[in-house]
Amino acid sequence: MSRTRIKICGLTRPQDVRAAVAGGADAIGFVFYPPSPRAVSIEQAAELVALLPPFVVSVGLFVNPAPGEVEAVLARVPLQLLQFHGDESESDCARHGRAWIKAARMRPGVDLLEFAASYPRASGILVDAFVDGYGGGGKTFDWALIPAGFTRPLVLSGGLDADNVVDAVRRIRPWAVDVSSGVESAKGIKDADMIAAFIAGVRHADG
Ligand SMILES: O=C(O)c1ccccc1NCC(=O)[C@H](O)[C@H](O)COP(=O)(O)O
Repeated sequence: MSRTRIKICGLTRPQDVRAAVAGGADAIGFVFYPPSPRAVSIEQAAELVALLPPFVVSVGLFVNPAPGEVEAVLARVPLQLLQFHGDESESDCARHGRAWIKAARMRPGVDLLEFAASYPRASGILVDAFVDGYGGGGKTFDWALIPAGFTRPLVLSGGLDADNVVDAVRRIRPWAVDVSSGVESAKGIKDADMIAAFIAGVRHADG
């Protein structure tokens, strides 16, 4: 059984990037959505991404980006993976010459199979709670909304923390887990001990 990959999202400080990398994160997410308290500027992101060693994936997160917005970031920030967390179409996501994942904001009535089928070129599907502000809400959703036998690489997200991630991994066996609020002392301020506890939980669940 392959180990569950771990994405830590919404980093804004060098010390937090170092802590996430040291803790064993597989991917680090940077938010390019200005209304988010975790949003970073292009200059900030360039400095933070430069701290990443090989084999730690840099992820850029966008919500309904305006024309040219993604390209302006990519011109200065070497992002390896894009994450679209808004109402973007498949073509909106696929036009940037980078691998990308699409977030599904889960609530009763969402047909994840139908959703995923409308994003055939996505490298993976991230499932998150349906929260105000599109994401980063620190809320879980009903994991029973995830159909058994979902075959696309699934990134489980939404309200995860060290207390629930063991159960989440054991129940869902996602390709990856993603966390923001659950490893923070304040929005955008990560806590190294909380990161370590979260990652230890994932490793424990992987067995
Ligand atoms: O993190 C944000 O502030 C954010 C804002 C708008 C859209 C998406 C956002 N984050 C995307 C992520 O991938 C988060 O890690 C995900 O929503 C889970 O957040 P949390 O429930 O706080 O762990």
